[in-house]
Amino acid sequence: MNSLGFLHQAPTRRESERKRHSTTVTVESQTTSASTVENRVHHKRANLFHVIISLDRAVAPRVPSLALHHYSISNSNEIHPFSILPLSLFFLVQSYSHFLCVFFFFGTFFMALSKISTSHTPSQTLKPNFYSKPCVPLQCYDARRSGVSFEQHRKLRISCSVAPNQVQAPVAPAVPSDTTSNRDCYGVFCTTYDLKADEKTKSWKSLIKIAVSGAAGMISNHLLFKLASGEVFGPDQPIALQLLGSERSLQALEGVAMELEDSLYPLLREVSIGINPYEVFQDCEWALLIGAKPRGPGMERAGLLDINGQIFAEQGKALNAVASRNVKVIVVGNPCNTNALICLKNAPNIPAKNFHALTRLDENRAKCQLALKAGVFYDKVSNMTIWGNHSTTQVPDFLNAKINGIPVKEVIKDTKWLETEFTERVQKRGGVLIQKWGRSSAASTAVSIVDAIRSLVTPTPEGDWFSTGVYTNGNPYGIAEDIVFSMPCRSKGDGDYELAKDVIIDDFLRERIKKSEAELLAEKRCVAHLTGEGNAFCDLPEDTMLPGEQ
Ligand SMILES: NC(=O)C1=CN([C@@H]2O[C@H](COP(=O)(O)OP(=O)(O)OC[C@H]3O[C@@H](n4cnc5c(N)ncnc54)[C@H](OP(=O)(O)O)[C@@H]3O)[C@@H](O)[C@H]2O)C=CC1
Ligand SMILES: O=C([O-])CC(=O)C(=O)O
Repeated sequence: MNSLGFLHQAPTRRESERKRHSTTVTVESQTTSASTVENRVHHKRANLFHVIISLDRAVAPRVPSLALHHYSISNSNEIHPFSILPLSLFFLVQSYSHFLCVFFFFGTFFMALSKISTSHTPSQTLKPNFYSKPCVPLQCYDARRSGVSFEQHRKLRISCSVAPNQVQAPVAPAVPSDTTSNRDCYGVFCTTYDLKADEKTKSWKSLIKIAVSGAAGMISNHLLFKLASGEVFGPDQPIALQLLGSERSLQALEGVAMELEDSLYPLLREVSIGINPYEVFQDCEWALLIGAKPRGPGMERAGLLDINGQIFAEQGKALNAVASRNVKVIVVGNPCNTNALICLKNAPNIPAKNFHALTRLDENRAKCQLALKAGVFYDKVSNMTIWGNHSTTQVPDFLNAKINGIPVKEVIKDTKWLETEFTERVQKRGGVLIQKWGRSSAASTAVSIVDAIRSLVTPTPEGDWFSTGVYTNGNPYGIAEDIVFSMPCRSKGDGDYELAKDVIIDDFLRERIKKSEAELLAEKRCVAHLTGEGNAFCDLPEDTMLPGEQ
């Protein structure tokens, strides 16, 4: 991701937005539903301005300077009415229409008086809340809907591909009665076609909302198209994609949304983009949290934990506030286990069991290595557990894994290979890939996210299980409580899971599991300030690394 590119484009974007705001500010003044006394005062004045602007539009062709005046009025909340008094005097002298100009003169005069009469109060300066900020109508609409603080909404930027000149000026954005409204949407998804009527003609399930963070990143670039195609949730499951980006990636996100549009997926019913998690996570039933800062050269792991932890603490709070009460959360952004822990701790109203850290990629890598060694196809490998952290301490479990239903150790007799080469290959696969490819695994990660979701929405085959990082409370394996640890799970296909039984743990496996557990407990101490457990204390093991770090 070339963040420099985004920075470079930012001023151009701001410039175009400034111009767009200047054309719509009259609409804002009219539609502002000010609740405070001072806002009401301002609101009245804004209406008077509107009358005057309408009047002087009528004569503007004859007085070119008026065009300038429109611009300054529309760009400021604080133009003093006296500033246009000379102009109205000018009309009084010049104009052919006495009625018009007398009206114009007195309108201006009374406005000036109203300004004086209120000038002693602080109400003259509108606080820079969301409503007073220049915004396109869609933004105003979105802020009203979710009922979160103005401060949060100042960051909001849901975009729509309707060009500014297509936005019909004074349209008061109505407060929707129905949250399935598709107005906060992108491109063709902004059209007003009757989605519900359309869906009645199809034997589809009801629409589900899927939020994806880091949506302009590499993993998402593969994942989103898989989600939209129906291969994840099924061919009868329409979906809405709610994509979270940042100031940095907003323009790229628009590009992603355009590509989704152009793909004409029938099951993709809505796409919305934004940079405010409180907006983007609204009512989502799945949250795929991919966006995270990569660990740069010289950055301590503790620093990475802190920076990314803050992202996941905020996103946990947002999920807690606005997501579906039974949202399933899959944390991909690294360090994913501890990020998932931070996220769930900040979302106390969502069951801790609903949070996952993605270790499915590690499971797939392990299956691949075992299949290659045994000379069988991948699908013959089952019961593959990854224990622990998504890091180089993870434990690919060859004790419980099976090939063609037979324990791996009976098929691959080379125990030394299993204990050393196999284990290390899986632990460090991400790093080797980065060395060759120059970037971290994106396509295979996207595939593994698909696998992880499908494992939760389809029943697990009899006798098999899958790996996912989940909350350890109540686990039967003796793993420390209150961390997110990868363990073997089974699902009935309802989105929920149970920990697998019939798992053997020998001394070798136990010792490895303990090492990964110790690492996660140290990570947890290091983010105590983000989980509400007091002061952080970082004593991370020296060799703690992500799979991609070497
Ligand atoms: N668990 C697993 O198995 C795997 C996990 N990963 C992890 O997934 C994550 C995403 O990988 P990938 O898509 O390849 O990465 P990219 O760099 O392509 O995209 C990641 C996104 O993260 C966001 N981001 C970057 N820096 C910051 C920051 N400082 N603050 C907030 N957000 C930021 C950016 O989105 P925006 O600007 O919109 O915020 C960016 O688009 C990484 O953390 C990676 O380590 C990768 C492979 C496997
Ligand atoms: O370290 C990274 O960013 C990549 C990663 O997690 C992996 O490949 O497993």
